[in-house]
Amino acid sequence: MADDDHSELPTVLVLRRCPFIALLEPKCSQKFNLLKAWDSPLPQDQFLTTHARSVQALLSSGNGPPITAQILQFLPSLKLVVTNSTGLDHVDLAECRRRGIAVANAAKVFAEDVADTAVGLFIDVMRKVSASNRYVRGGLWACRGDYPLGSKIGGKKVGIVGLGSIGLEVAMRLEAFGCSVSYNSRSKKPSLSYQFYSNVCELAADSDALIICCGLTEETHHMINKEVLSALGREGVIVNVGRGAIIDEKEMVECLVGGEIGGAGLDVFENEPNVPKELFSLDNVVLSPHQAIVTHEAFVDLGELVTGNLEAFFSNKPLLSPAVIN
Ligand SMILES: O=CC(=O)O
Repeated sequence: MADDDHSELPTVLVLRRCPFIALLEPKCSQKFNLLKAWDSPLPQDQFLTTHARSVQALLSSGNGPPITAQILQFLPSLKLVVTNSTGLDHVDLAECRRRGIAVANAAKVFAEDVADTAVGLFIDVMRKVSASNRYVRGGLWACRGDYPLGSKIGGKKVGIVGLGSIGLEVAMRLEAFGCSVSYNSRSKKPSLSYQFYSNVCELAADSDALIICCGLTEETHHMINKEVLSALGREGVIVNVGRGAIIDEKEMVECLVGGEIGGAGLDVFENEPNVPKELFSLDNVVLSPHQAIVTHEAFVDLGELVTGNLEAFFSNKPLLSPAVIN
């Protein structure tokens, strides 16, 4: 077989080239024949009808096109969706279950890096790191010298929303900074000593900061609403490394502009890559382009996990990181 002839390799469909897929491509294309929808001049529906009817495995991306029931309809032979994200909100899981399509995700590969970013955003907002950077670069130090006070990290009460693998890593880091940690999640974790709040509004009322680490589901969509933001209060800081739509973004922007909450560190947004323009001029807001997962090391591990899942599937072995089992 010639070096570039991949026709003997198992076929894996990829719908759109996006930066995260591009990072995985060199590793995956050594082992699989990647059927790239973007390489075809045909519109996607026609491409799927023409080329993808026999496809059994699909590689999807958290920031790529959603895997809807409509897309799945074009893929009658599909048996596996592997996504390069931990979040699964872009995959119609109910339809996958109905069709007996297994789903594998990035599991814990990004947990430490996302937690680092969450704590970094929290410290940045509290200690005004990005704002200081702008202040110095803007020449204001020499001409004004009136830099405002920041807030101490140690001793702060931090509420973590979603104590899964990311939330736990955040909690461990914050403990080392001397913060007191509480949490809200679907259920109390009896093995942990952090205080549990079944009501996210009560958690917000009793916290100096909320760090959102949960996944986006029907239950968590706009869970952080006006009531929760008001409970967090004028000094309260919100950090989001989960998904944008967990917070009612319009309400959050109004609260930030109106000084009803103290600040925000945001890696995710409701309508990425669009970020509400009102946030650009606020020094108490730190913005990040959904990059919490993007480290060289995590993508090396992700490459292993994605190819491992696909290899397991094609050799009838158990998936390495099943999120839905068929
Ligand atoms: O946002 C990134 C992920 O879900 O892994």
